[in-house]
Amino acid sequence: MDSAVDGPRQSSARAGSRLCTCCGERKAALKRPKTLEQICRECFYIVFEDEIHQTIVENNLFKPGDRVAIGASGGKDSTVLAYVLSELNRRRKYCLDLFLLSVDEGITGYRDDSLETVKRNEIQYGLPLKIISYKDLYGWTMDDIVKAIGLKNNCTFCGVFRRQALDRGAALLKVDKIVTGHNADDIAETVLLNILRGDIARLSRCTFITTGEDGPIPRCKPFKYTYEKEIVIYPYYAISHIFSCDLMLYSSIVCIYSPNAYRGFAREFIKDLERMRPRAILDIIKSGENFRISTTTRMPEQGTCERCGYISSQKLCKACVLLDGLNRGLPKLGVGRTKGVAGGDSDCEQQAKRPERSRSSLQGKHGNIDF
Ligand SMILES: Nc1ncnc2c1ncn2[C@@H]1O[C@H](COP(=O)(O)OP(=O)(O)OP(=O)(O)O)[C@@H](O)[C@H]1O
Repeated sequence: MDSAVDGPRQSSARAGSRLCTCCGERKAALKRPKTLEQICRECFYIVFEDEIHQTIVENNLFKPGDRVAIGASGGKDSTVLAYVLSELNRRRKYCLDLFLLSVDEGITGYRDDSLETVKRNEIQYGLPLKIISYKDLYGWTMDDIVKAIGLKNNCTFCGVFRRQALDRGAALLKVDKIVTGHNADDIAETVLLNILRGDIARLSRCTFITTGEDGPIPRCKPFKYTYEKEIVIYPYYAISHIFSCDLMLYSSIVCIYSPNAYRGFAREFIKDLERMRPRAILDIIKSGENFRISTTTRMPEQGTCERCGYISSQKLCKACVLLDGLNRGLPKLGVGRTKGVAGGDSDCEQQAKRPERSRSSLQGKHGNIDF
């Protein structure tokens, strides 16, 4: 019997007449992707949420009264996160003030579509929604940026700008924490990528469940140990709940500008390992957690950007360097391998100068640049 990855219907059929290993009473409906246990619908629903609750409690992710922004992209992970967190908040009495925070990168045909999901979630879960856009923050949409730089390095802009945009949105909402839908697969993939790139600074912190505690707004990942496959099937097994159908309506459109082939290989490699041994994902995370950085390795020193005040290990933060390049008609400035963690780069080709765009509001203090 395979795990539930082919879809709930097939796996239910295969689960056949065995009893649930959890309750021992009901018929097993699926094989849990994470543990390969045969389990019934009801128990899957319960263990899925219980494990997330345990992760939250054991890692002291929140305290009563915290204002928490859920980074809501409209994709599967953050849509399920918004639902589960609002349910746990209600049932387990976390006493949190929850908000949805979305960044509109300005990608026509992608983000505009997924933001519709977030707007539905705002109504369904009764959570206030704040949308913050690259256009307003930086004067550029990702559509504009791709026109300027092409499809090769656009993900660098998007990643750097999004980290900062989330911090700025969170500051506007005056929240104490941001939570994101990064799941166990994402984290294992990032461990592997940081090893492959020899990025020791990121390797040392990419498995932290909470990051940015030295900055103004910490971020945490309640799905750190949650498998992507279980997030995908959870809405199908979320029994007798009025939102379960809506939960399946998350946007599954893939970003039109993200070929990101290297990450794609790492992802495929992890999926292959998982097929052979589901624990592989948890073991990669565990290995990442146990890496110890040699005391002789030079680590970047955290400071703040001279221009905008955002946390940075260089004089200017990466977002300011990238924005400078865009505004000066040199979009490749600051893209690529940098000394330390963020900084200058030499591979920019000389391009025709463009008139400087209005230097958008990169002022004020913002949070961490770590994700
Ligand atoms: N545009 C955005 N606005 C707000 N939060 C975002 C946005 N993009 C990503 N995030 C946050 O970062 C997490 C990881 O994003 P990533 O782009 O890796 O997508 P993903 O793994 O497909 O997640 P999802 O299924 O939620 O889109 C998301 O779950 C979400 O919490």
